[in-house]
Amino acid sequence: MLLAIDCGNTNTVFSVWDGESFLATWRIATDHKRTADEYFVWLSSLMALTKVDVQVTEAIISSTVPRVVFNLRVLCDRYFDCRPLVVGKPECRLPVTPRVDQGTTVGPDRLVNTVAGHDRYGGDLIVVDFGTATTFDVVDSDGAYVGGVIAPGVNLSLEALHMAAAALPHIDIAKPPRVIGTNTVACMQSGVYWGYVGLIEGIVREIRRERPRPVKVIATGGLAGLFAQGTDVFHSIEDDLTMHGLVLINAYNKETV
Ligand SMILES: Nc1ncnc2c1ncn2[C@@H]1O[C@H](COP(=O)(O)OP(=O)(O)O)[C@@H](O)[C@H]1O
Ligand SMILES: CC(C)(COP(=O)(O)O)[C@@H](O)C(=O)NCCC(=O)O
Ligand SMILES: [K+]
Repeated sequence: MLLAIDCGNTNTVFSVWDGESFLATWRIATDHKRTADEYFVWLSSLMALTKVDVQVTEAIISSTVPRVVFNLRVLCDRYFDCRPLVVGKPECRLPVTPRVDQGTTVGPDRLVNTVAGHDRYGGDLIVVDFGTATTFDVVDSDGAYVGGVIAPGVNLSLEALHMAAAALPHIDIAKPPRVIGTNTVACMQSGVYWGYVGLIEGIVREIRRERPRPVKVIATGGLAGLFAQGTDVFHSIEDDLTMHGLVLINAYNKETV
């Protein structure tokens, strides 16, 4: 079984793939100080709770936080006796090379989303991923990542309002029923929600103007569904896109050994 690890700046997600489906998915806050032993205590107790016998034999990691990779590697080596593939490292091959400025490092999550999006929808795509940052990954017809956009994440925008203005509380994102808020919380939610809908639609429109062919837009990440309620710009929402990409990249690297 494959242990696929998607480490974002906020959360780290572990999924077990048995060759046909994901048996389980677990989420933990990203913390670079967490040791391999701590990961394993947490993981093994969750594994014990699943009804199937989880036998990890291989692992793949995508991490937007370089510092956590060391401990995740130790976890795989010490407890699962395997050497993980790490997306973005030279030994991890991708089906199509990204076409970006020389010397640029593309976030591994974006490379993974590109592979997964192209597998499911073919070329000329924008993948929107709502994470700590909201990323727009532009995929060419041959499946290459050709660039994109990095915007402040939804929760980051809410947090910034709260941090910078003494009278603005910490609030959670929600879709307000009306644009005109009649209390502070509703006004803030409106600003971030409808402002974000405008950001998504505007960026997609401008990307389309720069592309030679029609482009499909797919969205992933926890908040994708919430924004789909406010715009019809998304062709579809793919909850497991990053995990699907990790499975594909792992298989590709085994095939091409
Ligand atoms: N389903 C959800 N509903 C509400 N908030 C969510 C959901 N999924 C994620 N979030 C929030 O979005 C932010 C980024 O989420 P996450 O996808 O974990 O980011 P990253 O991949 O960068 O770690 C976090 O603050 C998280 O609490
Ligand atoms: C843009 C990101 C911070 C998004 O990370 P996330 O929100 O998933 O934690 C990450 O993809 C990253 O660090 N990228 C490096 C720069 C680039 O992709 O161009
Ligand atoms: K992201």
